[in-house]
Formats: sequence, C-alpha cells, structure tokens
Amino acid sequence: MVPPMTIPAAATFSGTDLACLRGGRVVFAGLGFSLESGGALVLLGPNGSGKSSLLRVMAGLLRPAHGVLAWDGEPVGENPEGHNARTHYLGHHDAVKPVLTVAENLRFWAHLHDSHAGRAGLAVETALDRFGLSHLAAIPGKMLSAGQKRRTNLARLLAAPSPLWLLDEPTTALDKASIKALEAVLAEHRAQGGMVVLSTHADIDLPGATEMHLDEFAVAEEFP
Ligand SMILES: Nc1ncnc2c1ncn2[C@@H]1O[C@H](COP(=O)(O)OP(=O)(O)OP(=O)(O)O)[C@@H](O)[C@H]1O
Repeated sequence: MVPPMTIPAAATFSGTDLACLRGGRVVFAGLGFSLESGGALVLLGPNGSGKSSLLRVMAGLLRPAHGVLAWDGEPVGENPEGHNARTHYLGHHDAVKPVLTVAENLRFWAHLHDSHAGRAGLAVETALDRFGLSHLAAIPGKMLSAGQKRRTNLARLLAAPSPLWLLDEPTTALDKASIKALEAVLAEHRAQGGMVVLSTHADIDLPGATEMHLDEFAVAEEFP
C-alpha cells in the first residue's frame, strides 16, 4: 500500500493566467488549470512546447513571468517552504547518489521527510517493494541500469510521501511491468487524495485525468 500522508480533506492546486519566459522567449502564456484532491493532469505537446517548464513553475523552481499559482487560494510564492514540503518534483535527471546503495538513497529521502526511524524504515521497505527494488537494495546507485535508476528515483515518492506529485516524463526507461507498477502507485496516491501532474510522450493509464496540450498556449510574439 502507498504510505499514508497528511493532506487537507479538499485541497485545490490552481494556476491562473500563467506565462513563462525562458531565454528571452515566451514559452507559454494565458495558461490556467485547477486540480482537486485525487485529480490528475497530463501535460502533452511536442518537444520544446513547455511541459518541463510548466512543471518547474508548478514546483516553485521557476518564477512565472505572469499569473498566480495557488494552493487552497494562497499564492505559493507567499509560502515557498510550505509548497516545497507538500511537493515532490521528479525531473529528467535522476537524483540517485552514485556511492549510496538503493536502500541508502531511499533512507536519505525518507529521513529528510520524517525523522521517526520506524515510520521512515517502513516507508523505505514499501518503496523498495512497490518498485521491484528489494533485490537491488544493497547495490550502489552507480551500478544501476537506466530503468533501475529511474525506478529508484520514483520510489522516493513512497519513501517520503507528499500530496502533490510533479513528474517529468516518469515512464522514460521503464519496462512494461514497471509502468504498470507506477500506474498502480499513482492510482493509490490519488485514492488517498493526492494529486498528480505529469508530462509524457508515452501512453500511461491515469483514469479520469485532464489532458493539457501545451502547444495551445504557445505565443508567436515576445512577451511585453
Ligand atoms: N535552461 C533554459 N534556458 C533557456 N531556455 C530554455 C531552458 N530550458 C528550456 N528552454 C526552452 O524553453 C522551451 C520549452 O522547453 P521545455 O523543456 O519546457 O519543453 P518540453 O515540452 O518539456 O520539451 P521535451 O518534450 O523536449 O521535454 C524550449 O524552447 C527550450 O528551448
């Protein structure tokens, strides 16, 4: 089972009239979304259309050039620590430390999230099990294949539970069984009231998810 997390009964994560500027170019503008507890948003669009940029904006790693991002009506810019604490952002690069074993990597994340050794230990065991990593627990990060590294990175979602998951192309390098495992974990997370935003170029089963096509928010001219 996905470890339980603390989430308000009915949270809302929203963005209003968002615009993003990168390298002097407007990547998208006039973009809005609203995600309720248990909701999922799938970001689609061709290379360079702004999926990763939007995820970074949502994570608070990139300041929007325009618009407001809010959690339960409170602009996230007014409470960056709170937003950081409720958010799991998994980008393109796997944040697996090469000299630590798979289990040590997960313990590192679990203890950052929860200093209670028993709870953190249980969360790590669950994370290893759900992503088929138990037999690799003692292997150093530098010896993992691309897919094993990606699974270790995804296992952080369970080692350190949080309500909002922002996942940039999470199925990259995963085999079919691992994609199924991820789909099951995403479904359980949502059933507990968690939220998921992910970008993808592949098929992923996320029942009831809203699709957003980033190319619809592209603008031809420079942002004033
Ligand atoms: N660090 C950066 N500095 C300047 N421009 C950037 C930077 N990263 C991305 N961009 C630009 O922002 C635009 C959107 O890129 P982004 O990575 O968000 O697209 P994407 O939809 O995620 O693409 P892909 O499907 O290839 O992952 C692109 O035009 C890209 O060149």
